[in-house]
Amino acid sequence: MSAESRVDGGALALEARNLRKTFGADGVLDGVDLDVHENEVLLLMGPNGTGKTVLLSCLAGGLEPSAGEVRVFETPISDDDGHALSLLLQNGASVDTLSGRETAAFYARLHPEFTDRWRDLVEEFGLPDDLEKRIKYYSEGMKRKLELALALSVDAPLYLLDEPTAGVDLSTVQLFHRAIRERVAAGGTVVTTSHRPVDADLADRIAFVTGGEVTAIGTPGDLLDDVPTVVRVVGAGPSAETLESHVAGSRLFHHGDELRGFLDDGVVVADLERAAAADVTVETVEPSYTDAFNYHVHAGESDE
Ligand SMILES: Nc1ncnc2c1ncn2[C@@H]1O[C@H](COP(=O)(O)OP(=O)(O)OP(=O)(O)O)[C@@H](O)[C@H]1O
Repeated sequence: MSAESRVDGGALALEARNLRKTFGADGVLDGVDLDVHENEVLLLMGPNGTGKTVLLSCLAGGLEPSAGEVRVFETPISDDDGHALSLLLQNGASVDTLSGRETAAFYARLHPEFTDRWRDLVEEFGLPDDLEKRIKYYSEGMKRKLELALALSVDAPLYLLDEPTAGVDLSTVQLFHRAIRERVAAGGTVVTTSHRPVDADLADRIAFVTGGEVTAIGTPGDLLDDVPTVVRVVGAGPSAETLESHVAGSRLFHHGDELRGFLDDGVVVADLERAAAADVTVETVEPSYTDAFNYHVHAGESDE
């Protein structure tokens, strides 16, 4: 099935309606609406502390929302008997005093649909020699390998994965992508969070979560297309402040050693060049996922 038909295609694996979550006086989710289609990969991206883990936990039924509703395959999540989904939380499967193999045995008893697939996955991820080691001696990347292997070993129609690629090297990211795609090829649906642009390669759609809401959602291509003309500034130095008054939202974003911003309608590169010192380079560039993140997550902030 093509990515496009998966995204547009009929049935919903997951629906969240007006989901709210507060901790005491602190509001985290402020009315999240989300539809996840069967057999798609939805990537949630957003700033640190914005509520992606809280959202995943509410979607999984592990955390009670303060208001709103979650339905998994048309059934309220509270009625699910544990068969509908597999959840990977950060460090959720790790018990320091157990070995990797004991952790797998422990996990097998927890989930009714657990399979032996983890044996192949730990092999693919290059972990088999570490299975007798205690988890407390695992590096962060090793823990992620074991935890993802365990989460994908569950034969569930829906996988909710919190930052599976955090702290793993780039080759391992590709192995993780392959393992996740195998579950999708087998009919699975995936909702995953990440801060890594490379994970956009995996996504049929990306949802940007910020300020307790989904502020933009679409295919990676559509979200890149929505980004206004990106302007790249090198060597701005003290003129950065002056240049900021010429870009959308009066804000330039650090991008390594350079700055990037978005051109407002009617503003052209020559306007910035005139405002900059003579040795400053100003040019337009194709938007990257980091630009898309800055635009969809931060664009409205200066208007608040
Ligand atoms: N059990 C809890 N009690 C009180 N506050 C909580 C609880 N769990 C999460 N929070 C708060 O909810 C907010 C969102 O946290 P969450 O972990 O969902 O963010 P996140 O978007 O996943 O962040 P990151 O990208 O850094 O992992 C934070 O302010 C956090 O302190």
